[in-house]
Amino acid sequence: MATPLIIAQQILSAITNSAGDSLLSVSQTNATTNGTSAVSVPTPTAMPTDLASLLTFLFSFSALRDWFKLIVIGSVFETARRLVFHFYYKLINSIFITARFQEDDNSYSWMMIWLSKQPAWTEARDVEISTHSFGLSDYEDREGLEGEDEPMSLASGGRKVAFLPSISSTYTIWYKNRWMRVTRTEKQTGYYGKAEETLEICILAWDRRVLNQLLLEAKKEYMSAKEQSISIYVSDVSNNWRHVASRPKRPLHSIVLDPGIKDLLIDDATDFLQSKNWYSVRGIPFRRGYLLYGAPGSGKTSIIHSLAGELGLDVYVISLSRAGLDDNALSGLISELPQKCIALMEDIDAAFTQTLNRDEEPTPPVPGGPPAPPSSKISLSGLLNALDGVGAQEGRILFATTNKYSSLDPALCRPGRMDIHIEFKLASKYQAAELYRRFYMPDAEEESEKGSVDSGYASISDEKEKDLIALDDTSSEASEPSTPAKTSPPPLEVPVFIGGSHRFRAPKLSREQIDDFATQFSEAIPEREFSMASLQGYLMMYKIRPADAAKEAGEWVARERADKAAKLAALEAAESKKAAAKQQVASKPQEIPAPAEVKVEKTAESS
Ligand SMILES: Nc1ncnc2c1ncn2[C@@H]1O[C@H](COP(=O)(O)OP(=O)(O)OP(=O)(O)O)[C@@H](O)[C@H]1O
Repeated sequence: MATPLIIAQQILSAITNSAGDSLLSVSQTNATTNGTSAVSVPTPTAMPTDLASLLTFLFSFSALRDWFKLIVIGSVFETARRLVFHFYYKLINSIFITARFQEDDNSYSWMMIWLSKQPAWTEARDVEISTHSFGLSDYEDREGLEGEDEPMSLASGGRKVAFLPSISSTYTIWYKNRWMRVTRTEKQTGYYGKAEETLEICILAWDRRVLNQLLLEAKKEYMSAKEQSISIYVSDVSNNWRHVASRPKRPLHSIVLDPGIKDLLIDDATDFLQSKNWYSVRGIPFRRGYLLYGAPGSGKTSIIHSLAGELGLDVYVISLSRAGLDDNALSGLISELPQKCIALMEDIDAAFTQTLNRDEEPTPPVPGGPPAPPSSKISLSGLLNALDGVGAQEGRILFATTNKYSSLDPALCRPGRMDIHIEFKLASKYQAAELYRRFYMPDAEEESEKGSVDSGYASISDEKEKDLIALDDTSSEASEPSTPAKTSPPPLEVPVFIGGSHRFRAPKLSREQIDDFATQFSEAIPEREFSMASLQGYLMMYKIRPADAAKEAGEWVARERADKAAKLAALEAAESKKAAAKQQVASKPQEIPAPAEVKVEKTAESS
């Protein structure tokens, strides 16, 4: 700061002097011209007019000279520094390959899974211990992390832990005899204080194909692990898709529907996924919608998850009643869906608190009654636009489920939005028998190994098993209260778990026996009266007692009916009580409050 001031001062004084000298010179010239004697005066410094003399003029100031020297020296140093870095990075780039992976990208998960499997981490002294699944349900089964003396076996909740690179640490490992540096960093994004991670991998190699090989290897490993599961995504508060869980694939045969329904769904969806060209040639939007409606607990959600596994698609759950979701956010979310996926809208009717039918008037809240529930910010037109508006994603399969089919607006159900409507009814006798068969069917591999038939539960000691089989053979008559297998079911009103432990096996049954029991069971179950979920719940109570399950089904049906009738009667009584109270209020003459007596006091002024 001082240098420019000194320079300015010097220049100013030079200019002032030069101006004074010029004036003096002019007056002296005049004096000479007028005949007065000439006085010898020093030659005045004139202001430079060309560039060279200007520079010479400026360099005559010592501070400016120093300042200039400083600039030159600084520039030389800075240029040298930049050159060094430039060549350093050039050299590094030519011998190292650097790749960065952002946390919100799938490739980050591939690499983290790959890294967790590297033996180097088991020897590293500064590691992060993580139970993160990175979108894999069977991540727990990673190789190389087993062993009783390994800390991973201490993992809670059944999920094993992994060694991963710590944040802000740098590691060196070897990949295919090449030196590799791994750095994991975290950066605050400022969005709800969220930190985003970046993984940087630097490989010492000339050939870029090494990176491709590494990526392929990591992706293959990840995908092969993922084949066994489906990923579930939901939208977060900032309306971005977030991976929340991975579920093992549910085999299609485990879901028992009326004949033809499963085939229809799987054939149609498979055909759709293979028909992109067909759709584009005809100018038809490449989207397919399925509306599954009907009784609760009839398998709507289960079949969707099973189909996702069968088709190898991830499930994106759109929760229409989520707080903070409005029309814009919904259309943004739908347009962000990946090319091939299943978008799932469960209980589509519940998104609109009052009605989803445009012809129906919304019910006004009862005065004095409970306040109306907070309504969703999603409007019907917003939903319709999101489903097939300009921003709607191509290639997606939409599944919507509802228990109130009749309350849906026809515009929502029309082809193009919901192309196929399938009703899921309460269990038929056929479904009951099939459910029984599947329930007590042995695991395929166990059956082929042993040539025997059992329920497939994990084994217990042979002696215990023999006991149980012997007990079951004598059926339930000669019950021994000490063994779980012989405990007679307590009355259902008492919420007691009577299914027996998963450690116990069901008795070995031949196929014929299972078929006979299945027929007996289905005969006891009335047609279309109970949901598949409730039948499954019943069988769960008898999971090691197939014979009892078949035999006691009739009693269970009678109990359930009595229970339902009692509940219905209680409900009706409550309803009639409410109606009577309402009538009483309506018939009561409304008392109009008498106007308050107003006393007017005459004041002295008014009178
Ligand atoms: N058809 C079926 N075959 C086998 N299991 C079934 C079937 N239907 C229901 N279940 C069992 O019942 C439970 C509930 O089923 P699910 O959630 O699929 O029913 P849902 O129709 O979607 O019910 P809701 O309408 O209440 O959401 C699951 O554990 C499932 O295994």
